[in-house]
Amino acid sequence: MAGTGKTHLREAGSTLLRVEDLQVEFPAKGGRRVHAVSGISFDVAPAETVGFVGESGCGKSTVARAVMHLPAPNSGVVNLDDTELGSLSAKKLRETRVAMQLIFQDPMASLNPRRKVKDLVQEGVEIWHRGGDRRALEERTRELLDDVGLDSATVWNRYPHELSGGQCQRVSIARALMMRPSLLICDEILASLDVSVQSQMLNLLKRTRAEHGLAMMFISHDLGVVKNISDRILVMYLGKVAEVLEVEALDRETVHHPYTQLLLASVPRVTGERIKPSVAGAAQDLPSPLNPPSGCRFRTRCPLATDRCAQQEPQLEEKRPGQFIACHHVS
Ligand SMILES: Nc1ncnc2c1ncn2[C@@H]1O[C@H](COP(=O)(O)OP(=O)(O)OP(=O)(O)O)[C@@H](O)[C@H]1O
Repeated sequence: MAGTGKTHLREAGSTLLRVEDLQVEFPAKGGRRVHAVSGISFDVAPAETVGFVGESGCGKSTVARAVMHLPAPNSGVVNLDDTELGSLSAKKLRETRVAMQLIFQDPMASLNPRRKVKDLVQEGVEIWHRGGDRRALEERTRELLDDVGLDSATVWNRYPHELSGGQCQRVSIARALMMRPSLLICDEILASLDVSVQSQMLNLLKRTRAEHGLAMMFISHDLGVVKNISDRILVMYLGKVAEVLEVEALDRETVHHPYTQLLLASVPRVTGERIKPSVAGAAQDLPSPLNPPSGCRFRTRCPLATDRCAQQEPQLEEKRPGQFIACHHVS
């Protein structure tokens, strides 16, 4: 099936977050530029979870930070709930950003080691809503700690170093929920946890998003994990989107982008391990984002690559309903 001419972006009014043509570059030695994110567009509907998957260095965390304007992208539009972040004053941006809460991979590093759990969970609210009702704040803190599976009475006065990695990650989630966000951005938040704790956290996230009506961007290098929690998935390769698909498409006998095939072939595997090159010709490392390949960025590792792939960049086209693939060779 040739492209239908439809894009993978949905109608503007139906989405919570709409990101268009996001570009992020970093300065590098000798006046060169790292092309970390090169023209990525996507949207997230209210209460939808969109997974972002791709190997280390493909730009997932950069997308997360650019969405939050931490810092602002080099170019592109980030529109949250009909507000374009790029048009806001610094003060208004800080206020608007509260609706998006970002949770990082390393919970120990992202929690202030000198603050007790109760203070860590409350501090965001204290900054934004000074002079609020102290008792109500404490009650909500206890409620959220219990909600994320911690015994609030036990952890109340503990410091991060007195908790396990999984418990710290639960504190990070409670802390984010305290701000009543509409979008939770989870950046590799399971990567440092044991496999058994990972599955508890996935269940917690699913329950939490249902109870709080949250939309989520869920970022991971592990397609198995992303598949478990997402409604739709963006497969990223070297700063670009290779494929967008509804999660059910992963269980159908269907053709994917060759890079998605590579990811599928490497599931399941030990978390944190580098992707095993299971597609012929894919055994090389990710090319440098300082000097990405011309045309299709995946061509240097792709078993299907031809001259056309070097000359012409493939665009995301709807190959099957709800499945958009950027590849000259997938029909
Ligand atoms: N502040 C920075 N300065 C220079 N280069 C950067 C910076 N941040 C990220 N990069 C580069 O941008 C590219 C994308 O990095 P990013 O961290 O977004 O990838 P990722 O997919 O999230 O990988 P990981 O899972 O390892 O974090 C990488 O080549 C990285 O080295």
